[in-house]
Amino acid sequence: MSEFFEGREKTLRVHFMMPICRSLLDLSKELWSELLEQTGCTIIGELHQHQVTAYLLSESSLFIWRDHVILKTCGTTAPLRILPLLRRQIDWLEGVARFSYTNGAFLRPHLQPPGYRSEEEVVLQINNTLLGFRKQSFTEHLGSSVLLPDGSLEYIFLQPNIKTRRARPIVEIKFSKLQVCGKFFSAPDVMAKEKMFSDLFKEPWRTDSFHFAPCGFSLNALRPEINELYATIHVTPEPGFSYVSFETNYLEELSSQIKKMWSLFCPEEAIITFQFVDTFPCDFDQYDNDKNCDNPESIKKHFSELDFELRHFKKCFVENQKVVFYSINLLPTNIHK
Ligand SMILES: C[S@@+](CC[C@H](N)C(=O)[O-])C[C@H]1O[C@@H](n2cnc3c(N)ncnc32)[C@H](O)[C@@H]1O
Repeated sequence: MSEFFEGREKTLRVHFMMPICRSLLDLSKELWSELLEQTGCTIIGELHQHQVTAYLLSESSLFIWRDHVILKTCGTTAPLRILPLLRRQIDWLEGVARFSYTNGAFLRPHLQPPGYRSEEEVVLQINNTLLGFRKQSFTEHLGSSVLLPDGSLEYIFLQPNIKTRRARPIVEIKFSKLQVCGKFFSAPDVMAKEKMFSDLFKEPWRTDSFHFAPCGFSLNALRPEINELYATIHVTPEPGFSYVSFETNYLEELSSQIKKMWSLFCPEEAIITFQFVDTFPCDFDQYDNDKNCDNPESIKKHFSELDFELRHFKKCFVENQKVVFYSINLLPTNIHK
């Protein structure tokens, strides 16, 4: 078997408080490279639009908007290190308005760096990280963690009394135990591999992708018509620890994308998670005619053509604020219909 690689990610999402005249997009690629190096990643690709930059990393992705970032890293990286470094480098960052961090359900947690191996270590690290910011009083919010059905832990911290922009719902799809790993290894048919993925992101999506040797694939995608929209996909195809993650805030094509991904990867296990942070219930209205987000049946309706069976449904409020998760395990047998 190939040397073990931890595909399951750590994901950091941070909305900063900062003067309106400032933008994280003005920070140079060199600075981001320096900061990322400390977390264990290098930049291997980039995609720019007017209000968003997407860096493809040796270990996953970094998306940057004016006042927020999403950093998704896999392997044995240490993404939380980026926050105190940013704090030190950029004197106009006033604080953190909204912070969430997911520690993946690692297959081999003991291989992770210190601070990422257990719930206790992660909570301690987040606490130290956030206390580095001025005007913060997050301490009382520690412990707002959500255990997702795949075993990953999501920590959410919202700064009380700070209004942040409403965000679109985020969807994450995680596939594991892929039944068709071979076709994702290096092979002469790179064009065929490119096509597999380009079918997932037709125009107007703009994409930036990378094939690792001898295997592994990463892709970032942006849509020019709305700067907020993004998608990212990462593939670890090695048998024994195969894993695919897909994340987007563009739900309009989701059922067809899930279908295509299913036929590409044939996973034995799949989980889909919807994250609504300060979107509940307004932004969901466009996806839900009867405006009933509390009901798993109403979520299922949006993906009715997939005909999946709901095995698990979890809705959580964090600190009585507007954070809602829906986690759904998909059953492979039904999706092939
Ligand atoms: C594409 S990356 C991203 C993994 C991702 N988090 C996922 O969802 O699977 C990991 C894959 O690339 C492969 N790979 C090859 N060279 C690599 C490198 N220098 N850094 C990271 N991954 C590499 C790994 O073995 C693995 O199959």
